[in-house]
Amino acid sequence: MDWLTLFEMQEQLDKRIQSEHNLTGNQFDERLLALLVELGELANETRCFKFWSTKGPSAQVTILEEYVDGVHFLLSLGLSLDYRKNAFVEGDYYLTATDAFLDVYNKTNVFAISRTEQSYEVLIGAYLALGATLGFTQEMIFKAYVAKNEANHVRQDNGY
Ligand SMILES: O=c1ccn([C@H]2C[C@H](O)[C@@H](COP(=O)(O)OP(=O)(O)OP(=O)(O)O)O2)c(=O)[nH]1
Repeated sequence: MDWLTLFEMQEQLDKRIQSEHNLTGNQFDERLLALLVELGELANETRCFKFWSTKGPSAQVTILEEYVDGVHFLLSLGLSLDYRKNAFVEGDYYLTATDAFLDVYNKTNVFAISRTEQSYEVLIGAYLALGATLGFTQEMIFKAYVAKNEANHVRQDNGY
């Protein structure tokens, strides 16, 4: 995965949103909360934890769209701390999607408190392993990110 391209695209989008919404500062806390919300939305689409229901998950394309919203906020958080890297190591394989979500939530909180580059890399690694658990290759993730980044620009064009 070409991470430097992803960071570059995210930086352009974030700068544009900051300028169009007259924002100062780096919105670290808001981006963090947005990531946690996106994780919840993603888990809801997978329905992996809904042992009380027989209804199946959303289509893979819908789940992938939610997944790349999280990639946006992860990149944004890295940029706000100047943690830009060209490679990340995928974390260990998870047995279930529920295990994966709980671990990503924990690693998000560790990162939120420590804000170290190491905790950021561990979090990205866990998010990639979550993606693999959900059946996404890095190529699928990259393509879906590029498409949603473009959609986010179109939204700004239309005064979102
Ligand atoms: O500074 C920012 C702010 C937002 N985004 C992106 C991330 C994500 O891809 C999208 C926000 O998520 P979503 O598409 O779910 O937007 P929403 O406003 O929550 O949508 P809805 O009201 O339809 O749920 O905007 C950024 O990349 N940078």
